[in-house]
Amino acid sequence: MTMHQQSGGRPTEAGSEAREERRQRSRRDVFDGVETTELLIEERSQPLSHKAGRRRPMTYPASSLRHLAMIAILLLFTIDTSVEAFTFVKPSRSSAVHIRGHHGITKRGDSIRGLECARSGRRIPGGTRRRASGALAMSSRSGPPPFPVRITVMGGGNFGLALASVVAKRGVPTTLLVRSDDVARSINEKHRHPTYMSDIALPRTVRATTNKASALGDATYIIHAVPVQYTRQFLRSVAEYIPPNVPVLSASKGIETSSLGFMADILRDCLGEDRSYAFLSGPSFAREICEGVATAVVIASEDIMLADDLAELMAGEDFAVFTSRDVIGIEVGGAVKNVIAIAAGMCEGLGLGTNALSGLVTRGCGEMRRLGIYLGARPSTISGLSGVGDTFGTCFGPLSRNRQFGYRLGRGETAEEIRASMTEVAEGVDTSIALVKMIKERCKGYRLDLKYPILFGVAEIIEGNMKPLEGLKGLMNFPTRMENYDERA
Ligand SMILES: NC(=O)c1ccc[n+]([C@@H]2O[C@H](COP(=O)([O-])OP(=O)(O)OC[C@H]3O[C@@H](n4cnc5c(N)ncnc54)[C@H](O)[C@@H]3O)[C@@H](O)[C@H]2O)c1
Ligand SMILES: O=P(O)(O)OC[C@H](O)CO
Repeated sequence: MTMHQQSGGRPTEAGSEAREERRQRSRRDVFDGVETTELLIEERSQPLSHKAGRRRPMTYPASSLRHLAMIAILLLFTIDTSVEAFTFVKPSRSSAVHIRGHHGITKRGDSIRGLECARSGRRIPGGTRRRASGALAMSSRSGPPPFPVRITVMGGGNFGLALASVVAKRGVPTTLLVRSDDVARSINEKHRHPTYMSDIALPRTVRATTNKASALGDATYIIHAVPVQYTRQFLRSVAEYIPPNVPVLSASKGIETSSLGFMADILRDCLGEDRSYAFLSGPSFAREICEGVATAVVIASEDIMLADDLAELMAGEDFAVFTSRDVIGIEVGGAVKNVIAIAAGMCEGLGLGTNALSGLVTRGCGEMRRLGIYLGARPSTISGLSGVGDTFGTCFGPLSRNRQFGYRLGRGETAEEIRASMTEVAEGVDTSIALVKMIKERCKGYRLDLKYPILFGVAEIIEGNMKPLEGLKGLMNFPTRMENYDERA
């Protein structure tokens, strides 16, 4: 019951003060959609004539409804889904060349940011209120002087370019470590990659080099965007140049075929256990990011301060960043969605309809959920941006390489033929084989092939043991069973 209802619709003095206080608070932070909405609802539930002491029927002018609808859309990008401790970071309107954090500079566990959160009242995971204030506010906070941020992005493919653009647009000195002098020259002189998204101009402040020592030696954060299957070999070649304690943010999605490990495992193997790692995932096509199309991602880390720092650093007007502690959930979603996208592409290649596609993708998400829960992920991470969200983007959007790979399989080409003609990586292909091996190795249970029919079926088709149509018939002829993925495999 609201305060007005308690007082029979007549506002009390205390109620007016409380409302005024709330109004001021919500004006201070226009991005706090929850409070703004609460305020509007409260105001709308107030008789319009309360100042005159008379009650009039409540009215909802069309403009107010439009306003509410706009706020609801904003909420999609701003609400703190407290169940998973996701936190939207308000885009800063200034460039961020400095950020205060403990990574690489002060010792691990420094409580500066915790204190700042407490002071600024922002919500920290776990429920306490805090407010993301953006780079300008960050650099004007009291406390020890901030340190200059320099980012190095490893991997000059589509996603490396996209993430370099994101941070460079925020005013952060950004170096792209590439493998070829020609690519470096093209980026430095023409501000374009010669082959990947060559129609898109990169921010002029992105500098490219092939020199590992100069690129990595003074980086304060490193972003890794090298495809999973090349990662181990690549990291071995650069490990000696990466200073201790510098955190690494991985943006690669998949499972390594040789070790059956996720990116978190490979990074720890190659760059050590002591460093902090974070993982970026979610529906985020490189081209759309470079074109400035609104994108929402999640950054997960066991070290939530690192996730917070990176989110503050990267969030911008067209790039929303949520945070999470659920690294395994993020990694399972990122790996499995590419395999589901291959299945979705096959479905389209076979000329099947929307019913089949929707059923397949939904059942695929169920397999993702079953595996995620088994490996320790939170179910709500699987239903979030990095799980179901990325699956939607990859299965239904036109840009996905994995979906295109599946489409060509459905049209009758073999995996080898498609691979040979592709210049970009479809991570789901190798990950599909690795996933099945990993499930057999790590998930104890009877008839795992029946518990993960789509994941097992895609691997069989990629390996050439089954045709796409046979795989689909197999799925349709499954024995009747519960629509339930909640139990452990
Ligand atoms: N492209 C996207 O839209 C997108 C979005 C989100 C995540 N990702 C993920 O980012 C990661 C990188 O994908 P991408 O799209 O940038 O790749 P890409 O297909 O655009 O480019 C391939 C990359 O692999 C590198 N490469 C090729 N052979 C190599 C080798 N032997 N050693 C080291 N590097 C080698 C190339 O230099 C290039 O950087 C993948 O895990 C992908 O799933 C991509
Ligand atoms: O083009 P894909 O299939 O590798 O997908 C790219 C991204 O993972 C989409 O979020």
